Amino acid sequence: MAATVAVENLNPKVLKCEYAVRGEIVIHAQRLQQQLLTQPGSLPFDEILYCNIGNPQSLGQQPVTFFREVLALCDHPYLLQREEIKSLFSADSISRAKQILALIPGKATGAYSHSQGIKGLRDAITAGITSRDGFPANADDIFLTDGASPGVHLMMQLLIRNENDGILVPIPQYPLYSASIALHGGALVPYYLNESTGWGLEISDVKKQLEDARSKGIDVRALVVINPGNPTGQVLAEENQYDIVKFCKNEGLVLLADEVYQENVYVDNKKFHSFKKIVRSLGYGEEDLPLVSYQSVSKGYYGECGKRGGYMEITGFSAPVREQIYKIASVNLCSNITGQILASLIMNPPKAGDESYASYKAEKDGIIASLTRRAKALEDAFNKLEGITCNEAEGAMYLFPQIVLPQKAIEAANAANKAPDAFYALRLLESTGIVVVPGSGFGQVPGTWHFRCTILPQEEKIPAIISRFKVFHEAFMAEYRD
Ligand SMILES: Cc1ncc(COP(=O)(O)O)c(CN[C@@H]2CONC2=O)c1O
Repeated sequence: MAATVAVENLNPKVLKCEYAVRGEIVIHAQRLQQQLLTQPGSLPFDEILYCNIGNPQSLGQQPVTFFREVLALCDHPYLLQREEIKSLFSADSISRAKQILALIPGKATGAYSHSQGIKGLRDAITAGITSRDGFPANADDIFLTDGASPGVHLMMQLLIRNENDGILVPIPQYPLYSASIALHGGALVPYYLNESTGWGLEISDVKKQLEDARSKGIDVRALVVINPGNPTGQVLAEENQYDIVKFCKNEGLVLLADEVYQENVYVDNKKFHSFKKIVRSLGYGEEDLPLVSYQSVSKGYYGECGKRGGYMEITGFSAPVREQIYKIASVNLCSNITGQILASLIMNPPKAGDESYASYKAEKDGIIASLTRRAKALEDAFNKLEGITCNEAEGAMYLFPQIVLPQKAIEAANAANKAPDAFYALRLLESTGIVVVPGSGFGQVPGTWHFRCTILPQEEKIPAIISRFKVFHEAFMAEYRD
């Protein structure tokens, strides 16, 4: 009997789900990459430059030595018995590996752990949170996850009962949120970030969207904030964060604080403040506001996307609700142990006086300084191009320039049945090999067009990217000038 599975009879929530970061432009880029291999010289460029995804190590960024030394020793504890490791590993990575293994039952890094993750590693993470915020954290509030993504899905699964349950999401947003809300059958309630004020969040706008959704019978459950922002790169002003917390408390909303870029701040006039710190600074306790804070090993200066580590810190939920969260986490048994160890390391890196501190700090500062330079170089280059305006990347890993396209280009896009920014991104790819993500994949004010470009290609490649981009853009605008 022929297979009865067809697109027509799949879960409609899956069909509704979109994830542009690895969408049509990237799929086309992969086809062109294959063509470069099989037919060298057949395209007007000799390599594909993936500026679509925040994946630093795929573009040459080196992992932090201390973290990798500890992971290697934890993964093969036999090494710790060999004298020769003292000539290969730093004394503090050896001692840290021994400390971590002692926290793992039976030192078995191949065993399932507690559903929330290894208790000793959660203790280390809470020590790091306490040191970062100046307010205590509790290991029982930590759920270690395979990157932040599963933690986001878990909360959407917990909160969304049906299509009348809404989640307030910033527009532009990282499409994990729109995809997860669609997969769980909820309603995305948009609130627009203000591009003219550097992607600021106006509480009055959020309130208007909330009231509008409620007037349509939507039960708005939570508010998502991404700080620093993806794709927009803004770092929220501390005052704005106080307003957001008070708003969520007054409106009875769960605050979902996506803070995976907390170590990616490039400007001196902004500083990362966790929403946990803001909530506690307002004197709010466990009874006042349900808050979920997300962290990941994928970003920062570590960029360990493939290790799939991260956590969500849940506070302000009742014991019966926490039991439900624990139950859902238990269905997946546990997150991977390497990711758990790495999550504890990024929250407790070498300190002054440790043998590895100087080399660790040099690596960390070097990466952040380079990201800062790359962000500025690309931002300045985009702002010199006709019809393009680009806000400063205060943080995160992206630039999100707005492009004003000639009417003829918009008509050509419509004729090709593509969004204008997708049409532009496809032409950019076919002319230069540069892969960006159209703004329509993140959401934008209707009638405006953007694209997202990462700041991640290695520094020596940035001038070539800029010059290739400039040549393409000038030719494109000339071709379609009204
Ligand atoms: C804001 C935000 N939250 C969560 C995640 C999920 O990360 P992990 O599951 O790896 O922890 C990402 C990944 N950033 C995507 C991936 O690369 N480019 C992006 O825009 C992100 O940008």
